[in-house]
Amino acid sequence: MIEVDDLHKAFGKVQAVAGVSFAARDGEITGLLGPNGAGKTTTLRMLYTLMTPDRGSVRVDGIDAATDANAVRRRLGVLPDARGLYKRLSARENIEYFARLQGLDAATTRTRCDALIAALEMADIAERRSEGFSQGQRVKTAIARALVHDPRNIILDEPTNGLDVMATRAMRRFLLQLREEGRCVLFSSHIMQEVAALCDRIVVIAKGRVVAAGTADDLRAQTGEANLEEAFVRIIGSDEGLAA
Ligand SMILES: Nc1ncnc2c1ncn2[C@@H]1O[C@H](COP(=O)(O)OP(=O)(O)OP(=O)(O)O)[C@@H](O)[C@H]1O
Repeated sequence: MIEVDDLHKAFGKVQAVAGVSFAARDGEITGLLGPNGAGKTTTLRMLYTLMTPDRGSVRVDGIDAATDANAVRRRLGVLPDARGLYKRLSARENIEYFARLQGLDAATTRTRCDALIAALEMADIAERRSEGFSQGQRVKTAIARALVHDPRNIILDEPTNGLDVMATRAMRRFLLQLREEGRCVLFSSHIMQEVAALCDRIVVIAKGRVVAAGTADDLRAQTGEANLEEAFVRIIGSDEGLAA
């Protein structure tokens, strides 16, 4: 469970996040949807304790990020916007390295690595050095690395960015599997169709504020639009983010 209350963050004169509140529940996929520059990445960075909010609070499984950031980090698996792999290491070694950082013993590391390599269908690249990996291969490795310590809460910043149709479908299946396992899954996207296809709940963010939140049906009802695409256009006041 991730709870965010009244988050604010400014960079000089740019108010990137200006009062964002929402909750992402266990066993659900929550989508943070908004056009480019809406404040999604900045919100997520505050959630996973990379940035300190100017104001507001973040709680993960009831733990306040401001008072116990380490406990919050242990409960989170994060796919950040910068995927940054160690290019001299193989995919498996990248994952194992994170397992060691998380304090996992050798046997658990082996079991978790094998399970993630199978679940993400990356057996063919597991022993290859990650230098030269395609975008999809990099994302898979970064996700496996993020999940190696079996976190209950998973945050993914634009997980399908740069992926082809097949890889996007595989990613969706994987996120649904995480939901089936009862985890709390929160991801950001600027593509409405992406969010509509996957999410139990949608938090629409524009200009650093939450402008609507609820299920796809709620958003349609709130705007009086039968079509979610029209609802989204009405909510954010433009057709940005409707890339197919
Ligand atoms: N480190 C930074 N320094 C200065 N400005 C920043 C910084 N990070 C974000 N911003 C600004 O804050 C605003 C929100 O950016 P953010 O990256 O959070 O948006 P986003 O919704 O993730 O957008 P996108 O979909 O394009 O990734 C933008 O105007 C951006 O230029």
